[in-house]
Amino acid sequence: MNDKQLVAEHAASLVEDSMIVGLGTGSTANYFIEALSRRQRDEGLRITTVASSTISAIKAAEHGLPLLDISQLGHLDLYVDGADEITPGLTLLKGRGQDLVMEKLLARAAERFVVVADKSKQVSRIGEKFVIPVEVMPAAWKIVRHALEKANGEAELRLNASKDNVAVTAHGSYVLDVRFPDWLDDAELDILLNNTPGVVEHGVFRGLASLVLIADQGQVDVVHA
Ligand SMILES: O=C[C@H](O)[C@H](O)[C@H](O)COP(=O)(O)O
Repeated sequence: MNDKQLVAEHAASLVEDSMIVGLGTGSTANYFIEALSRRQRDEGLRITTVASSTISAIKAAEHGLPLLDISQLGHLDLYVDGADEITPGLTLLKGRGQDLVMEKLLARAAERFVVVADKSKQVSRIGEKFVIPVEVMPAAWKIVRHALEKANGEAELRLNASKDNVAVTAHGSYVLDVRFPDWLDDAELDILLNNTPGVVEHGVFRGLASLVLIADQGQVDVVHA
């Protein structure tokens, strides 16, 4: 069992009968879907799930998990997802996979948000390893870029995989990949991005994680917020 599988198994063990469980997106979240499905099959665990992306919904359906559409839900008991970066204060960077609108909605709506990751995701500050994805209204992308540049950001419009068109997210947004100077901390970045008109959502997840499970060489470190 690799480290991502290990934290996914640990997260699946936190699920209780009758819970409404949010399914994240990415390789670690995929292991969680598999682990949850095994518990459903082997222990008769009764759960309802909601997916953060089309790809997670497909995976959940393939594994026989009962799925609801987000529009049918007012709250979740538990949301489990991976992250691209995790700071010592448990702020996360997410959204590499262009589903961050739904990911943040589910993380916010859940009673508990459990983050599953291996040690490679630990950083000292947000933006250390990755650019910060900022979903923007298509018509506003230049206005948002200008606003972020005035705040010392360097923003680049994301292109699709074949680089022949603009990348469009699941919610019809464009994405600006933004680098900020390292003296801007995650609280300042969160406030800036929350308060820039034209920004639909961004990849800084601050104050949302309840529990972070970090695996390192077969051991799981449990960090409470
Ligand atoms: O949009 C992508 C999500 O934020 C993922 O949770 C994140 O990229 C981590 O992915 P993985 O579990 O594959 O490392």
